[in-house]
Amino acid sequence: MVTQLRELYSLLSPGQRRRLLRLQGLIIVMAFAEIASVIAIGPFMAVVGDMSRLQGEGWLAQAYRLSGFDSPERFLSLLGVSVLAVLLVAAMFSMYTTWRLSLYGAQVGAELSSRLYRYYLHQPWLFHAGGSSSRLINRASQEVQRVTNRVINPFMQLNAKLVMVTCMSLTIFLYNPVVAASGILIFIASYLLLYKTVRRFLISNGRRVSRSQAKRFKLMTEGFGGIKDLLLLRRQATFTTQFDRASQQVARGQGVTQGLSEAPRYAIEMVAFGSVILLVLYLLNSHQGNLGTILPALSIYALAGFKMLPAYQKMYGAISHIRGNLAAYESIREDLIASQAHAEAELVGTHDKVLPLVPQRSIRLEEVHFHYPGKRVAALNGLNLTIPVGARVGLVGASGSGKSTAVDLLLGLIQPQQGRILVDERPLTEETLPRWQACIGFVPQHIFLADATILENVAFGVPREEIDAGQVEEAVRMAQLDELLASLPDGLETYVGERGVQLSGGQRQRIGIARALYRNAQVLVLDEATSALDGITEQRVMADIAAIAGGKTLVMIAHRLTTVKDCDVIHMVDQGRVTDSGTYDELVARNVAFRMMANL
Ligand SMILES: Nc1ncnc2c1ncn2[C@@H]1O[C@H](COP(=O)(O)OP(=O)(O)OP(=O)(O)O)[C@@H](O)[C@H]1O
Repeated sequence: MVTQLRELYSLLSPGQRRRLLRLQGLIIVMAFAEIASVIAIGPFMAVVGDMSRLQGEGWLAQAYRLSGFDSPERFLSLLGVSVLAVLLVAAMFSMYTTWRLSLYGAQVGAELSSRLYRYYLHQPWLFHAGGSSSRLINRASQEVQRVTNRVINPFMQLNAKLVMVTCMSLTIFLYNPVVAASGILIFIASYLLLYKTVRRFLISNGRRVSRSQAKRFKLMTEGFGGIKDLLLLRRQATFTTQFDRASQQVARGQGVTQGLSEAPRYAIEMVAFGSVILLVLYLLNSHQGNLGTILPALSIYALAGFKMLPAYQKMYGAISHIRGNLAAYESIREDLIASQAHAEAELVGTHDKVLPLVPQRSIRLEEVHFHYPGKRVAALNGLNLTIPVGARVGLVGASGSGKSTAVDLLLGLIQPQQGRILVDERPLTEETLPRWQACIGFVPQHIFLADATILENVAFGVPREEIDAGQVEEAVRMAQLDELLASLPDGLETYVGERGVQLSGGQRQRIGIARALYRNAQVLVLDEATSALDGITEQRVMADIAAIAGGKTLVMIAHRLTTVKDCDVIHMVDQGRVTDSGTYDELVARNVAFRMMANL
């Protein structure tokens, strides 16, 4: 547990560590304030137990004379008020420190969550293509929250109470070593015994909660993502049953950890009462039954116990929570470590601010090989492809032949494991990649639409105040969306619903096309972009794309050969390489496979 906490500390940013150090100072001052409030009760009780202390030579008698009060009772009232004042200052200080501690924990949690989100958003395409988004969402939200509320916050409490208990123990130890040592030993031994008993259980419980939590997120993402199929197939029960089970496991796990951290309080209260009785008997015995002389010591011990007992309980509770939820930290540990290195590195700048690398002659994929991790067969196997600038290039081939992978390479989303991508015969490098990407417009097969307006979806990712409405209108017109917009009362300001549920497949695709056009890209890449459009709309959209593409380079993947009929060159892709290239008519004339694809 200590190792993980130290590691978590090392993951804090320098600013967070500085704040922690300042808080540590506050914690120490708080401990002294608490001690002062405990000690302050002593003189008051001494006078209550024996008024004659105000006569003679003791320091209380001197203070009485200096105060100028004419009766011991009024001096006693002054003492009482002073004790209360010290208690009040200590309580206010403790409240302030506790508030700062909670705020600190919450801030660290929020920063960790932002760090993970930023890190995930900057990961390459393969990271996302190979993983599941629900897992990332779960980690950046739920698991970070668990780490915040059940590891960092309890640790801050533990830290504060530990300092207080240590200082308080030292003080009462100086007051009477035998009594203090026995009391402290009794409490520590009781808590240690309890902790040892439940430790293993807390660990396995924490892991179970992590697993069930991840499962819940997966079920939510899959359930809502595939809602249409679920409704039609009426398979909701499969999901709800699993969700119920996972929720029960999370609830049970968290409840058990909570219970195990609270339950010992009652056992320890018994120990405390027993100890008080023992203490009274011991003091009476050692002071020959004189209640007046034991009253100050008894009050100090009682008040110290009154402060320390909840502190012990808090410490035990904090340790149980940390132990029971360290699994959440373990599940995000690697990403947090990686995100720290990432946070220190300079983040990739937005493409909107770089000078686009506009090709003048050609774009070429030369002998490229690409193998997805964990796959037996390579997706691309020495693929050669030349895209002359200003040409319309079609990519056709059976499903799984490698067309989308070739396009991903062209877009710079993945890098070839062998071979090169050349823009005007110059290989793409890490420096030129952002500039190359800035001149490409991409329309994917499945267009993601945010739960925002059409305007914001066309200018996806551009801050609202920076959107060029004129450019959006132009893009929308070119993508043949003006008819749809005219039928909507709010026009460009119409909300499309999450993932564009309020639009037809064709309308969604046209928004995707408008999005690519908004960037005024010089190279347009369309991956099955018009597959959801009906024949007539497709022809209109393609004619428009052809018109606006005048001078632009166009690369399109299509299953329907009519889409690529007018291309200057069509490349046939099979098993990760180009097997034939030519115009539509040339391929129809000489290639049997192409003829079959064209249903001729
Ligand atoms: N993210 C991925 N992880 C692992 N393998 C993948 C991934 N994406 C594609 N593949 C594999 O790479 C091969 C080529 O896939 P690719 O998507 O490039 O084909 P495609 O020609 O575009 O197919 P389609 O026309 O069906 O879209 C396939 O065998 C596929 O299973």
